[in-house]
Amino acid sequence: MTPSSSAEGSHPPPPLEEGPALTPRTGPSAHLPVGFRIDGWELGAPIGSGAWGTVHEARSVADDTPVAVKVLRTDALAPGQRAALGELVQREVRFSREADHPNLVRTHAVCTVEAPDHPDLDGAIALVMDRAERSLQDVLDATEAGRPVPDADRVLRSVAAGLAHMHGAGWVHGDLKPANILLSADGDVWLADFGVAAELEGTHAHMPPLGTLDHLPPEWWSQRTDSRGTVVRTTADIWAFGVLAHQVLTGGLHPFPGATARARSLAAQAYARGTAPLRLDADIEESRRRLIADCLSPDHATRLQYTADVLKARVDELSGAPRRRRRLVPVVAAVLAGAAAVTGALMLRDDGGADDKGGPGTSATATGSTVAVAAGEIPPDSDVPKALRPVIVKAAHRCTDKEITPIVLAAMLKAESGFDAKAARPASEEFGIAMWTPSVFRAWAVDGDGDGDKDHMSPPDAISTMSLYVCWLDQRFKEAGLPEKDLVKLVVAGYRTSDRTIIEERGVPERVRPHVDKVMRYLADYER
Ligand SMILES: Nc1ncnc2c1ncn2[C@@H]1O[C@H](COP(=O)(O)OP(=O)(O)OP(=O)(O)O)[C@@H](O)[C@H]1O
Repeated sequence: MTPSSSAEGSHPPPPLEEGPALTPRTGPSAHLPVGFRIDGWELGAPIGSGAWGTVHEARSVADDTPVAVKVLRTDALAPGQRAALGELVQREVRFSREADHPNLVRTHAVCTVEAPDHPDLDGAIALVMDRAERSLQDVLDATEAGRPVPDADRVLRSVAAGLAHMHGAGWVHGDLKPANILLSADGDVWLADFGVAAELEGTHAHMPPLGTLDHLPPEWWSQRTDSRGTVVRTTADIWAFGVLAHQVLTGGLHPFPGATARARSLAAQAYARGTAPLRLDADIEESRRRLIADCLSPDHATRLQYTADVLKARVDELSGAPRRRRRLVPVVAAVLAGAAAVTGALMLRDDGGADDKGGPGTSATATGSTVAVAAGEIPPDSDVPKALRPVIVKAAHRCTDKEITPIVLAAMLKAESGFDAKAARPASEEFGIAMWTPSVFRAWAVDGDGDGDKDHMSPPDAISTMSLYVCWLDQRFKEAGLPEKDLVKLVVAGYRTSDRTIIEERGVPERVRPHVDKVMRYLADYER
């Protein structure tokens, strides 16, 4: 195949440290004394300190309402940092005014501290907020590793609801993580820390290059950074939600391996490039694992379909609503006794309503005299060589777009090379099982067999690369608004031509129609 690919140039943003990149040069945190008054609020004991200041317990002098007051020091800041802090506070205040939701912490007032006896804190900014009892990070710290936090589904539902409200109101949170989820004494769950939150301008927003490595999406590293900050989209929050959901369901375990945040971030980037698999904790129940895997779709375009509203509905369904039963395509195994009696019967699998794509290990279910194969999986009696099946299945499952299934890849490979690893068409420079043109292969290459080499003649490398490429084509065509019902045909045609050709022609070009028809016939055979 000889597609032309378009690669956008980009400037990677500056590297982040393990914590926030823009860290003020404050000295040891100085506290205002218990009983100190800031406008109508009286401070109690400090609760804790973050990079920007200290949070105190406090109450309203007028009616004793408990609140928390975050005192942000400005004295030790360099001028640039002072401006950045001012911007963070303004964002926080603007956001609090515009968004009001039971799952977002409220900021009641912003005051300036007047404390001539405490020069360190004189002129500091004080944010008066609803008071929480602890953060989700505190809960995770107290939970045994591997176990879900108490009331995990409700916590996730609340976070998704708060996020859906933010996104609906046109804001991106930008720093979603357990330390920024607060739990009140009454069991309320609030998203907090809107200092980084940014207002959307169309599909994306600009925000300072803050954020925490453990929850940043892989595309963050290739986003442009300019004077307005780094581009972020709502899909960055969806990625962070995926990481957070994994942590909530496993007592804090991160979905990517590594002893440090930087190592975990590199592992996430390797996964996004297609060079490492996504390995979620095996103890997480299947439908929740799928939810997390969807949030952790490797790129922003794929993640777009999983809006916070969709996530909230899915968590609702997982935790409360009766579980839907879903139909599977039946394959009647002729070798099994009584096959004729069950021909045409539908097998049902209860999968909690997740999408149609089975994860690894869900490809076939055998009960009694019927073997059921999930839609899109390779039927056991097909002509797909047995040795290739796990390779094809693994490659297809790396793409979270539902059009790219094992049988689509199998039908394409059959039409390209008849599953012949040594196939060659030297005249058009196409070689191997997936008929890659070596120069094109190099631009997309995946090391499918993990031998450290990316070789278009190696079936695992060629097939994994094919899956990555057709997944990208599928996303390109969705973005271009091509008809959903034609996506498989368009992807097959795109593999023989290029993304640009298909988008310009908005359909299958005549010259590749016979090839596309052939693939669709093979596909129909596998679907039968
Ligand atoms: N509204 C609140 N009610 C009760 N505790 C709070 C509230 N806001 C923050 N805290 C707690 O105060 C401590 C400091 O919070 P802060 O937001 O300053 O820093 P952080 O989130 O820990 O770190 P950073 O913002 O630097 O990333 C944390 O333990 C946090 O859970």
